[in-house]
Amino acid sequence: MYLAQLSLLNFKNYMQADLNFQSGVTVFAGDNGAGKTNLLDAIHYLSLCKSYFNPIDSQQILQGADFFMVNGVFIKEEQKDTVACAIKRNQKKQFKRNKKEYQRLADHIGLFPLVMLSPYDITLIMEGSEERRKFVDNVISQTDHQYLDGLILYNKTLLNRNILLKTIAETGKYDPQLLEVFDEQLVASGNIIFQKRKAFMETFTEIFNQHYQYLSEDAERVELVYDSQLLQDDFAFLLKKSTERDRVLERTSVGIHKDDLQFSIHQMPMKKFGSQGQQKSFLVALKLAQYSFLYQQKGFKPLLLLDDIFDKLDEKRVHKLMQMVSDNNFGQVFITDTSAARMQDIFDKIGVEVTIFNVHKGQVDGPHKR
Ligand SMILES: Nc1ncnc2c1ncn2[C@@H]1O[C@H](COP(=O)(O)OP(=O)(O)OP(=O)(O)O)[C@@H](O)[C@H]1O
Repeated sequence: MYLAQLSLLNFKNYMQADLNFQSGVTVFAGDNGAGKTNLLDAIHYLSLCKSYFNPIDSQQILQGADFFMVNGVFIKEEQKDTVACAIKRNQKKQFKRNKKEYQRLADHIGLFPLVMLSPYDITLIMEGSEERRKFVDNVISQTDHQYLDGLILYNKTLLNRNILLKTIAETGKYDPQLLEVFDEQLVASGNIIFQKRKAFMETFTEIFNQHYQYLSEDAERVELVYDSQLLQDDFAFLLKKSTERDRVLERTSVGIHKDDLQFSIHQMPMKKFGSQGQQKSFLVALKLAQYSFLYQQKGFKPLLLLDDIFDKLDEKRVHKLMQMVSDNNFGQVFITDTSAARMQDIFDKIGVEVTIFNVHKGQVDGPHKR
């Protein structure tokens, strides 16, 4: 599967852009702030119906305009699919495939799988557990619709249970049966998510380890561990046990919304003990594992978007990474970098042909085949 065309109208710093791509490696090169990452984000919209960086759609509209449009053409085997996303200020997002509008955006997720790696991903290591859950959810959702539906249901029920806990605290009126209704719903969807996360992590961890070892040439030992309260005990039992505490806290204190991933290096937390290069390598391995997992599950190659990834990686690791992504196991890869010459040099050494687009203040010049 690959993206053959991309058209932008009023998207971030682009008034208009029309680009044609081929499978293989494509580079967007240009100065800081030129709009390279914005091109990757437009591609992210086509695949996952949203920005990778900013959840507020209207903020992606070119300043001064009142709508944006991103259109793309994907080629999968012999099939050609057009995908169109339009955002107007204060209006519902319009998302179409082959001119037919989706009623549920969730139905689009997974059709054109994609993996993005960007400097922003450091939040996965540095920030709270929510970022890491989002990562897991993103990967599984692209391969399993039941998971996404279960997650949506769980989050809705959780919200309602928390509202009820607040109302109980405010009014002093406690109806245990009403709470039990929410508990049952929460346990049903929560258990499905838990089982799927657990199974996913078993496969994923192994793939992750292989990628990290390859990248670092076994230089260090890292670990990725799934952490959930539900690994200790049955969810229904835990929820019942925490009723009194939840009433005091006015929110639900147990469940899969507390799950986390632990990242460690030589058995110490990656956040505190990993060097910047080791942290970056960890993130690269995580995303390459995501790629391999999606490929395994889907049976075709996802898009790989590498945003500004050379910072902090030593030359050896950069070389290994580029060699890896340009071999046959990867399909279409988009890379951004400030230097076209550096990219050219790296790919010349590997002996791989790349297509380079030069980006300058919201204008794209190319393709230049090298
Ligand atoms: N809604 C918007 N309207 C107009 N311009 C925008 C909008 N959103 C972002 N921009 C502009 O887009 C530019 C950033 O583009 P982008 O992040 O793609 O740069 P980049 O080429 O990847 O740079 P770097 O090398 O620094 O990562 C900034 O100049 C920013 O002001």
